[in-house]
Amino acid sequence: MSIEEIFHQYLDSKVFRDREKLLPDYVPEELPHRDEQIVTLAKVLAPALTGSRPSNVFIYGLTGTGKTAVTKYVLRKIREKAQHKVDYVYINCRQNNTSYRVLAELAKHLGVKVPFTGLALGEVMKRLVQGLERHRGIIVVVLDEVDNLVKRNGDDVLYFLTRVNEELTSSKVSVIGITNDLKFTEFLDARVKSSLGEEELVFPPYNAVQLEDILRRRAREALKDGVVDDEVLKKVAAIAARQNGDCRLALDILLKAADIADREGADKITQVHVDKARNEIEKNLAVDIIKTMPLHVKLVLASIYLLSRDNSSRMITTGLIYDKYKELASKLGMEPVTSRRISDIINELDIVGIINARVISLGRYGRTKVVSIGVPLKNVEEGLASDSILKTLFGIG
Ligand SMILES: Nc1ncnc2c1ncn2[C@@H]1O[C@H](COP(=O)(O)OP(=O)(O)OP(=O)(O)O)[C@@H](O)[C@H]1O
Repeated sequence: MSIEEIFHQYLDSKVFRDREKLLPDYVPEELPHRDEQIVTLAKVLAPALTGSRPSNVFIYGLTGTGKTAVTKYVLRKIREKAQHKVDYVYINCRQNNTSYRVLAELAKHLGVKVPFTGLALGEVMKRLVQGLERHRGIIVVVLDEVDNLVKRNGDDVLYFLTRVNEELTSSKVSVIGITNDLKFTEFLDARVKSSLGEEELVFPPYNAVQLEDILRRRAREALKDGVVDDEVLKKVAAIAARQNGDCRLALDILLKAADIADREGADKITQVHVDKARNEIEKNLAVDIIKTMPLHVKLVLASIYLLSRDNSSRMITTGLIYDKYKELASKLGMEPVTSRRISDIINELDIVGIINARVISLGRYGRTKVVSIGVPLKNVEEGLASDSILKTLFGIG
């Protein structure tokens, strides 16, 4: 296909009306099945309309439950309606995962000059206090995926932001912390924890019927009429409902299926397109999970991988895995972890679906766990091969 033909096909899409509307960052004009959360958050933030400081809010919910979308939606509405100066800053703490970077983002928003790196945190905070004071209004700081920041850098930023009002006279700061991992609150100072949690909001997962409804509305905006049938939407919704009711995943699959259909020049998205999209996403997911595993977990997985690859007929027992793991660890000159830890790692790998483990009885020899790889071997290979140590040592990839 020539480049002209590719562009022509894209411009002449039979599938898309407005592809943007399926992208994860787009916040639609309506967010069905989140009325309760929208109303609660609106009530908490409403004091901002008349210039009072709203309570800080802590928002928790699994991934893809609409936390970010609802927060941005309500804040936009408040900003439109407010008689006083109300502003908000959205900072994603996965992308900005150090205290310095989070504060520098806030500084940028306030027009405060802070170099990209190099100042002491205390100095950045001092400049921020001046910037906030000049702002003369209410400013809501949204820290999305805040667990990433706290786990790496502690709670300095949260401490600063929840205390800074004591130093301000003409501005007020509120914080909204969003997370899908409640465990991080263990890392918080008790005072920070209680001020961040002045109000708490929980976002439950969507069910299949709700997801189908959301998909239908997003599809109406993004796709041409008649391109996607109800059965197809039902299928996508059912897949995402099984994965903790994750709306992000539902939209991801629909977008990918639409892209595949579009590239094929089809005028309808079929179940086959959905299957292809799902395979592609699952493959990426497995590879990503493996890439970010700690080294010893990768080594255990590499042991299972090598045992499956080289000895496909043999049952892979915990004992065999431990022997193989010790062999690999010694080649690397590393101290092996205990067999008990290996058992835990095997359970962890089982839970995320990278391997399947089941216990079998060996009659009078007792019981053992038998393991098999739960995703295509080539995905495991790709994930492990991205680790330079594993790649060179074992010739994987
Ligand atoms: N009720 C809804 N109606 C329409 N789209 C929605 C709804 N809820 C979520 N979405 C969409 O689903 C995607 C994921 O939502 P969002 O980013 O708000 O989830 P989240 O809970 O913040 O997840 P994460 O923890 O992964 O950031 C976004 O594209 C968002 O627009």
